[in-house]
Amino acid sequence: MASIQLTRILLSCKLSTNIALSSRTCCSFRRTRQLDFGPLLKRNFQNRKLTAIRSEKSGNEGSISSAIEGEENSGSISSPVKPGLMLGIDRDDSGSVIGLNLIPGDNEAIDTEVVSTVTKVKDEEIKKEKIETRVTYNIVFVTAEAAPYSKTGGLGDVCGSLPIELASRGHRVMVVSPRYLNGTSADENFARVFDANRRIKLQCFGGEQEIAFFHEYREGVDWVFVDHPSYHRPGNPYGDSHGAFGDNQFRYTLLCHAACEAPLVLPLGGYTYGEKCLFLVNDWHAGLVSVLLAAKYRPFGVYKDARSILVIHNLAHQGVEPAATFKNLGLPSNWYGALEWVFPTWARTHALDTGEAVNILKGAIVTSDRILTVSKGYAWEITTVEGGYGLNQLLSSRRSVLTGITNGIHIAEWDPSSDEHIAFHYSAASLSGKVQCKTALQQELGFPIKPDCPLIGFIGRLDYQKGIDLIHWAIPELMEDDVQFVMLGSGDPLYEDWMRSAETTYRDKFRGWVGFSVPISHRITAGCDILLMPSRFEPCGLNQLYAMRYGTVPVVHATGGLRDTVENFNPYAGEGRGEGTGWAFSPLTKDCMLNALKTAIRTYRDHKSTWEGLMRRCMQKDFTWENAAIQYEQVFEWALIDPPYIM
Ligand SMILES: Nc1ncnc2c1ncn2[C@@H]1O[C@H](COP(=O)(O)OP(=O)(O)O[C@H]2O[C@H](CO)[C@@H](O)[C@H](O)[C@H]2O)[C@@H](O)[C@H]1O
Repeated sequence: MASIQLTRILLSCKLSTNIALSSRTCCSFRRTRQLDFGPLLKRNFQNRKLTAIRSEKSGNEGSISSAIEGEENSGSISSPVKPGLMLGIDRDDSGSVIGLNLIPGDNEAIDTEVVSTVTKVKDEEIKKEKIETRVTYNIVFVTAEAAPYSKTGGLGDVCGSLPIELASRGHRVMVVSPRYLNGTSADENFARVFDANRRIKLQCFGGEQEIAFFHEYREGVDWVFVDHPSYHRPGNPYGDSHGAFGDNQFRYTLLCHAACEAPLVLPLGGYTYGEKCLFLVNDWHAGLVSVLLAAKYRPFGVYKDARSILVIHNLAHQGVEPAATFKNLGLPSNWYGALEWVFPTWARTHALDTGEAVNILKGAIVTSDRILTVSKGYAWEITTVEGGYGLNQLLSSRRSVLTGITNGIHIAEWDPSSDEHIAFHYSAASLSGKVQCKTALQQELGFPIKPDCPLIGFIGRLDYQKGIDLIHWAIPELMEDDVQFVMLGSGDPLYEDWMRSAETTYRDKFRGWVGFSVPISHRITAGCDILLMPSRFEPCGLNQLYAMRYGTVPVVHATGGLRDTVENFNPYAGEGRGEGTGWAFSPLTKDCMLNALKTAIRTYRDHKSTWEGLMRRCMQKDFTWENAAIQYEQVFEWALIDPPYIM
């Protein structure tokens, strides 16, 4: 509790510090990095903060914000304040003060509710200020997938919804992605996308490659699709039942070259985006964009005002191919070093293997102007040996431009009170529809209809990352209990087969839905009581955010974005009302996961009102994109303050 209070105080101090300064110096909130906090520190800021909170508690008429902001006002508060303790000062990379680490002098005076009220007031002021002072940009997302056109996982979700949020905030936003056609009903997703009548020739892979642009303007965003025969084939964007496509380097090299040309050649809505763009380069598939800007365009005076921001959704995939393929990428030969990658001796396949390769993600890390990843926790993890996948030293060397921003969710698409995929609707105020969703799901899955039986779900790619092996090993023990378990996923054929066979073994208790289905994923999210995510690593994770919005309590491995977003349940906090939104277990072992699951199950069974508290707290969490978009805008501003990358 004490640490929670401390954090909140720190947060609200940061906010109020920013406000106080911006109102005096006319600097915007998003420029805190450049502000000089020295004079502020000389004043007894801490005392003013505590005084403000106390004045609110004691029913003082003066407004909280004015008491904090105006030094003069602090004198008007009569109640004596026992001074607290300043433990330290938070500084950013440039040495500027960004927060004060305070311990309140009088615990009673620091009521969390009051503190959060103060924070809320400050938040609203920031929002107002943001609207007044906002700078808008031309933003170009480059991505291998964007929902609803294409989606295999979280990348599609993010690139399908963050652009819309940024557009709604006044930015001009284009998303460039391939026009995949696989001969199934999924092709319908492109039904409203039309030929933009612009064909261009790209220089790569030993010749000229002709591509066409397709376009749809929807929800304020220019959705631009690169068309080429290599994007038309059965399977998902990256592969089929035989594995990953062998020509993915070619397919995503085309995407990157085309994305660099799109702002220059496409007169969308009558005029082009032009050279002053911010490229959001998502994962390795788009990584070549940063390298092309630095190597192919800037040396010739093009895109000098543009910046590229690499967004890492998953460091495990880096786009590594043999060194000999470098010549195919359409880069000047003296840029080999930017992509050069040498495997350690132990990873080489034979005595003559020199381990030389090109690594596109590495090239993007070297040449991008800033680097973002999708949670603060993961931003740190990728700079460690354990989480850096060989790129930790390089990422550490770029720590000053590395930021973690937790993903948001598409709250209209994932809304239990209006979700088109679920049969019954509900909200935090009226939960009765949830149990109806549960029994509907039990019926759909062919389970015995038991409203009180804990129903546990898993949704995700069947991949090493997601910790499926742990579930596999834990299922026999878990199935001894009176529970039901449903898994939805596709990927590793080994686990697909196991899911099918487990269905036969545990006929009334286990369902393994092999495949990819958005409607089913919504119904599982709504119908389950518990969502399990034992991910080995998780840059952010979206399913736990969706689950919380649907009152489905997450049990997760405490890693990356899961640790950042799931607050461990503490039944004793809040005078017995409890605190937290789920269970975050560690270390990642079968027993530890089972313990957390069993505690969750016991709580569900034996402490109904506690469980309801958990559900409501989950549902009240704010994971809107707006929060994230404000932080993205801060990074955009930083990116444009610094000069672009030049070799
Ligand atoms: N079989 C299936 N049927 C239907 N829907 C399915 C499905 N399998 C997965 N999904 C959906 O795909 C999305 C998966 O998102 P995640 O963020 O959990 O994982 P992913 O690892 O793909 O994303 C990576 O990028 C995202 C975005 O930044 C990060 O959150 C994450 O940590 C990182 O690994 C969810 O919307 C989920 O419902």
